[in-house]
Amino acid sequence: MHVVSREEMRDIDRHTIAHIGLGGPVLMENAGRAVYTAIEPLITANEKVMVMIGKGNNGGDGFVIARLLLDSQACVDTWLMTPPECITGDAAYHMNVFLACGGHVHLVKQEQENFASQMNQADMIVDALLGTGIHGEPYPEYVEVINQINKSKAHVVAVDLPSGVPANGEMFTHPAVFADRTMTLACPKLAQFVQPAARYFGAVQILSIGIPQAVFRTLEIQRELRLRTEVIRSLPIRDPFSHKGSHGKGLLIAGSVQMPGAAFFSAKAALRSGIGLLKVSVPDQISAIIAGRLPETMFMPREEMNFEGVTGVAVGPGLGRATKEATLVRRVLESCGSMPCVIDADGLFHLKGLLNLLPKRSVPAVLSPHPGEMAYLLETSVSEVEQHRFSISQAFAKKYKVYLVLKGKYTLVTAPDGRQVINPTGNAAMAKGGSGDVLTGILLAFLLQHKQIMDAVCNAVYVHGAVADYLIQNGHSKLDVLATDLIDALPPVLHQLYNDTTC
Ligand SMILES: NC(=O)C1=CN([C@@H]2O[C@H](COP(=O)(O)OP(=O)(O)OC[C@H]3O[C@@H](n4cnc5c(N)ncnc54)[C@H](OP(=O)(O)O)[C@@H]3O)[C@@H](O)[C@H]2O)[C@H](O)CC1
Ligand SMILES: [K+]
Repeated sequence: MHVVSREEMRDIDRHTIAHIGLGGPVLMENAGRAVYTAIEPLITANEKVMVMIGKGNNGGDGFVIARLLLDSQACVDTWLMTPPECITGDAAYHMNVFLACGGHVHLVKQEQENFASQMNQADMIVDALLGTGIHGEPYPEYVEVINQINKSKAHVVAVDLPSGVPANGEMFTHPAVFADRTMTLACPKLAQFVQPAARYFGAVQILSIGIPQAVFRTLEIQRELRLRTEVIRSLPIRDPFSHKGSHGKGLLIAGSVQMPGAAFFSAKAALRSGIGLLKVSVPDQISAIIAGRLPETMFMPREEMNFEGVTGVAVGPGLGRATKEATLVRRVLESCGSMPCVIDADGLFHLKGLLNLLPKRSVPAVLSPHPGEMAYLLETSVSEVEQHRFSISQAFAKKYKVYLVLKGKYTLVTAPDGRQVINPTGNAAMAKGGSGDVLTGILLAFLLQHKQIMDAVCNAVYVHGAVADYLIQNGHSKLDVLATDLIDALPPVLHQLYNDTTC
């Protein structure tokens, strides 16, 4: 499923109309009908619905919704922000259809008292004030209505975008509708995945408005939301005649006296994610602790670290920040350029002075920073990274020829050619030390078992989030989940995904 910017959505729209021949009024009819079909089951008899209509095409969708509600004998009132004569184009077309069907409109400006009293009584408000076409802050009369919507007790359903939210997720401080649900039309917009915009959406439903796939193929949109079906399609299938050497011989360089747990989490997650053989390089002082808990791994003393027989490397979790550890990262970059490699946590700290080595690798490295680590690598602020996560990730991945995993509520994976995949799984339970180390292990294991690096990375991120979701649905709260719980939940989550693969 493609995720689009305001400009891309406009191009999709235009192309569908100009080159495919599906007219604007048809798309608007599809859009309004899709929203109506989704909300109709939520409305019980005698519940009062208000449809709020702005001047543009978002308002046009509102006219279709109002007409269909009217036809289904719902108790609906339709409120306009601008006089009918100011409404033009496809929106005017659907306003006229609505009026011809016996629809009646109220003008907010003319009936302010009645409007305020209806707001108090409404059970549902359909917000079709502003969609992708907003520029700047909502005009004062819109601000007033938005504030009233936000004060009301009604269930608020936003059409396409909560009104006031800029489609590309630009920073804003002005009022915007706090929706209970957002009915996204055709494609998710960037705003859904960026702060602060993302907080305004409520539950999101993505509705088809009949844009043909041919349009997406022609326009080559480079950004997608990872779907479970894609994970299932691309998970590695074990050859029945395979042996342990067929599933990767990984080397994990992790852990320190202060942070032995990080090595344990990454190693155990890699083992639970199917890696064939795993060597762990930890300082001597902690090898006994790790060995006692991970009898399935082999140990390589730090001083004797070498890459013989190794087919993939992960470096960084709990490594420590002393200069001698920087040498480890340099050695990985220089000696393992032709095998998959994951760099995370303290590995990223040391990478800062070694970035120029990344583009020289024949197999691109996988970097998995959280926004703080990304900000450190780029010498910028965390808020700058959060605000521009799509463009910053793309520029970095292209410049350094890496697969970049920018962690967050919606972890973003960017390939060296700029393709981007947004991960939908995971929850706030993962906001705890050790979660990232688990991902490093899954990444290493998946890189050694998938044919395509992008599939390996996206599937690892998806599964990592899915285990947290599984725990929340099975006896855990968002407070109590530990890194070890994430690892323990890998078997049921992978079991389910593989069950779905075969059916
Ligand atoms: N995506 C699709 O394929 C389809 C989308 N549809 C819907 O159409 C909107 C986008 O419609 P558009 O007309 O481009 O934009 P909006 O309706 O969001 O708003 C444009 C009008 O709002 C006025 N405006 C602009 N900025 C502000 C502001 N800050 N405050 C108040 N009003 C503002 C603007 O008027 P101006 O005269 O001020 O320029 C416009 O009139 C999309 O989101 C979908 O809901 C269609 O259904 C078809 C398919
Ligand atoms: K809206």
